[in-house]
Amino acid sequence: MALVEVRNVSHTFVLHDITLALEPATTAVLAGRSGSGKTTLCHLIAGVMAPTSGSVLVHGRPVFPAPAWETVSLLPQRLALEPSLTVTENVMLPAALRASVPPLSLLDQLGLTSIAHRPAQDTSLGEQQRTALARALVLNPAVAVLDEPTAHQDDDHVALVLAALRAAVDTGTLVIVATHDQRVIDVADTVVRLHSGRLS
Ligand SMILES: Nc1ncnc2c1ncn2[C@@H]1O[C@H](COP(=O)(O)OP(=O)(O)OP(=O)(O)O)[C@@H](O)[C@H]1O
Repeated sequence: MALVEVRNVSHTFVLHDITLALEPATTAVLAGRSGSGKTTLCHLIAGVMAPTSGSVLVHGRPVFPAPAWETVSLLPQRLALEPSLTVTENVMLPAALRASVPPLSLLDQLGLTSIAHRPAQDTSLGEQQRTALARALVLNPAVAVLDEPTAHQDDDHVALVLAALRAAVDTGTLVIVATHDQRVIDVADTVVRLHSGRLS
């Protein structure tokens, strides 16, 4: 049984009869032009929405409503950070352990160490995106669903993001990335192409 199974999924007028099976410890890219349905598919795989028809299973069980962060985490396109909390506190929100600290290696890996104690609202958009990525990876989830994780990064920081994704895959995480960034597509194990809400 695959870790993530998308079976004959359709959603409103956006997605049409999508079927996929994705394995642990791999990187899968959802590629496609703007408006092709990548974000919608991310939300269905993360279990924050239910499909209109068909099913999305993780570990063989329906993923909606969203399971624990250790099972499926999400980096949403709009980040959804808590602006007044520090970078560290945002990263630790899934663990509800604000007094604790995230693994230094994760902050270091994503170039966040020097701003760890600054409120997220006083950091750059690229830094906020890497904070939201660290939050998605902090509990070492079975599945991490990442919507455009390199959208606000320069080349050097894309390299940091890709290294963090590789490290997560090495620990067994299935990393699912919605992107049209060729630098991410080039390192994927699986590339799923969407065109007008259909697999192409
Ligand atoms: N709530 C909604 N109601 C109706 N249509 C929607 C809704 N949300 C998204 N859409 C439409 O569904 C299509 C797919 O949107 P989606 O955000 O999934 O695309 P995307 O591939 O992630 O695009 P982008 O790369 O620009 O983020 C678009 O045409 C969008 O306008």
